[in-house]
Amino acid sequence: MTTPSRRPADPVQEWAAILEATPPDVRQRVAELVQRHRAALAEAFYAEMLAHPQAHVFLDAQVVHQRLHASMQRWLGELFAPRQHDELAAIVAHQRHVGEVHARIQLPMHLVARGARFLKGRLLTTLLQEGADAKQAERALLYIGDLLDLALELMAESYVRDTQREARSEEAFRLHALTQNLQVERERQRFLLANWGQEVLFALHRGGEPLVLPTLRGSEFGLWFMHKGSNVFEGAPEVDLVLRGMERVDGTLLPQLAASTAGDPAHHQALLLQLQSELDNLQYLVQMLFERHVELESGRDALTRLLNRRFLAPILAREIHLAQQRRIPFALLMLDIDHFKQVNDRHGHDAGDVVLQQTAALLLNHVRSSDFVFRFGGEEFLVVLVDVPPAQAAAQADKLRRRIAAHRFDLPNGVTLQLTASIGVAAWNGHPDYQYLIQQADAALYAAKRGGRDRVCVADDGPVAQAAAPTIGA
Ligand SMILES: Nc1nc2c(ncn2[C@@H]2O[C@H](COP(=O)(O)OP(=O)(O)OP(=O)(O)O)[C@@H](O)[C@H]2O)c(=O)[nH]1
Repeated sequence: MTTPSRRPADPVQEWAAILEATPPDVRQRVAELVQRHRAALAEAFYAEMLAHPQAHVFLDAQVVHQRLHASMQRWLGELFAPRQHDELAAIVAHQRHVGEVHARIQLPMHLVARGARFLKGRLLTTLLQEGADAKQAERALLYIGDLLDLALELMAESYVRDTQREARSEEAFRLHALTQNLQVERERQRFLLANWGQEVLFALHRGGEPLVLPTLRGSEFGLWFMHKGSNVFEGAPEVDLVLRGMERVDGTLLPQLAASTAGDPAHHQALLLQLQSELDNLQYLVQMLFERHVELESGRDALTRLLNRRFLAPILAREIHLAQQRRIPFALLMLDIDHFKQVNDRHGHDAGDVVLQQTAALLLNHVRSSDFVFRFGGEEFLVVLVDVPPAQAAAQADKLRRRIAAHRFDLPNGVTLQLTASIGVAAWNGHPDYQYLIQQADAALYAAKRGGRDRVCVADDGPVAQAAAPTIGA
């Protein structure tokens, strides 16, 4: 490789080092070559990818033709175009963004690596065909290899980070479905924790040689916390505190207690009090965890009880998977209450909250139980209509709009209000990235607002190539 052996850690510096290590005429030649052949390279790249049985699942010939082809050409052009140092940070950020897109569409990383390998080979062949001498071809190949490898490294970095995050969300979703009622779970775990405390006391009382005390980690509570609780509440500061508390109890306190039974009774008593205090502390932490996270972490919005954004990614990824595999269409509706700010301003924040709650109830009552209703944020709602053809999605959106317009919102101050909502509709159109579909629905909502509100607009499924993130192999 042309990069120095002691590589700087900053990818911008690494990018710059690759450029500096390559003679300008070689860079220029590669830039021109890529510019001239990028359409053919993209063509060959996707022909190769579509022939691959695994890639086939992620790529649809029509989507490739309509969108990805242009994205790939742009990406290639940008990668090898002559660059100033101050442009490199943006290029690095862009490669990371591509990795995030790959993670969202769950494109396996080995396919991306395969795509890059294919491109390297193609570029070398083209270079030789164009009459580059062996020495020049060697320099150019090193340069191409280094840049593609670095781009791939950056993509892989964000891919892994995002995939892990999504996997955690999916797992939490699964646990959510498993545990269902966190209130009940909370009582159960508090009971199990207290129960373990009793078991320790019984074991101390029973005695025995050697004295074996049940560990907290091996208790039913401990097992639940390690395998489920810490996952469900991931990110909360209490999780670490509980884990450290468990370690203290099992690692230090229990052995001290076991050793103290035959020793100084006052010392033994002090250790028992310490155990009680650790237990109280753990009970408190568990209570806090459930209280603080019962709403958010269970995936429900506290005010409306609708789904919050937490499960948006796994739910949309699953719908896209179903649409790709079984051709089951779905659509997104982005709904926003019109002039909602005025409700807050004229009738108070509590009245605004009530309007949001009543809107949520209206939506839930007028979609099928298989559809998903999210509070997307503020006064914006996102509805996922499953198994629905595009025309029906727009009709369904209009039905919801009419329901809201006909509703009388009863406010806490006794006032009855009539309100309207605007809705943007985006039917799934083959794009593997759900963020793209959300953007489409959002743009349609914006059009509905601009068009005068109290209306439904359907996303204009025009050329997506400009909007979509350039992806390699996706
Ligand atoms: N009561 C209440 N208000 C909220 C909540 N979340 C966001 N808001 C308010 O929602 C309002 C949104 O106002 P804007 O984005 O200006 O939109 P709008 O007044 O609905 O106007 P258009 O969308 O353009 O029709 C802001 O005043 C927010 O403070 C909430 O949970 N409760």
